[in-house]
Amino acid sequence: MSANLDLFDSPRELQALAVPDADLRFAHGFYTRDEAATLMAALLEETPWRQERIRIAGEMRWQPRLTSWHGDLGADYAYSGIRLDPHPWTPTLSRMRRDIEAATGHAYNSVLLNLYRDGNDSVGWHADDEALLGPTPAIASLSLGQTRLFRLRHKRRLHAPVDIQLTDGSLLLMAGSTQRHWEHTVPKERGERGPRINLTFRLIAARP
Ligand SMILES: O=C(O)CCC(=O)C(=O)O
Ligand SMILES: [Fe+2]
Repeated sequence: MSANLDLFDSPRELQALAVPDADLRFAHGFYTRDEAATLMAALLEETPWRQERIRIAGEMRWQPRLTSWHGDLGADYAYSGIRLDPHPWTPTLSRMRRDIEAATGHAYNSVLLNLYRDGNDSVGWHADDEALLGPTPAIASLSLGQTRLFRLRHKRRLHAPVDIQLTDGSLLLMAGSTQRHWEHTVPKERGERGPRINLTFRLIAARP
């Protein structure tokens, strides 16, 4: 899907992807290679990475990636049966939030970091459709390091899967009804794969 997009004139600009029942925008070079390398090194070093145990189909398993949850106080979040209390914003994460809020026109009060150590790390099929995100959440997904495949599939309609290569420094905005109609995954990949960090910036509603 993304392979032949002719975006190379304005790598920082978000460009709409023509996918039905979704609002997807992609900038393949939101950060330059140098900026991305600096951010990746800082995040690898500064983040309190953890491997969580989650319940999948009734069984407790180790998540196949490392995570860290950061956010404003009060932005607490439950995810696949894990309750996550957010760590505070670091200067690195605050700077990224500012950049991404300015580019996307949405506000975020939390960010989930995922570290895919190699091709064996992955995230299974899901939609980010928790009630606390509201019916039409804007989720901004920033990728650093190893390019990995991000695959979307429609929940109901017969539609070919949509594949996007999430390159180093790229930004994918998922908004509108995307989470209502589509699921996504980052599958395991064979062969030599280096580390990748993905950050999804989200706006969590206050608990009533
Ligand atoms: O790593 C990615 O690109 C996606 C991560 C994801 O879907 C999530 O954290 O909800
Ligand atoms: Fe997700």
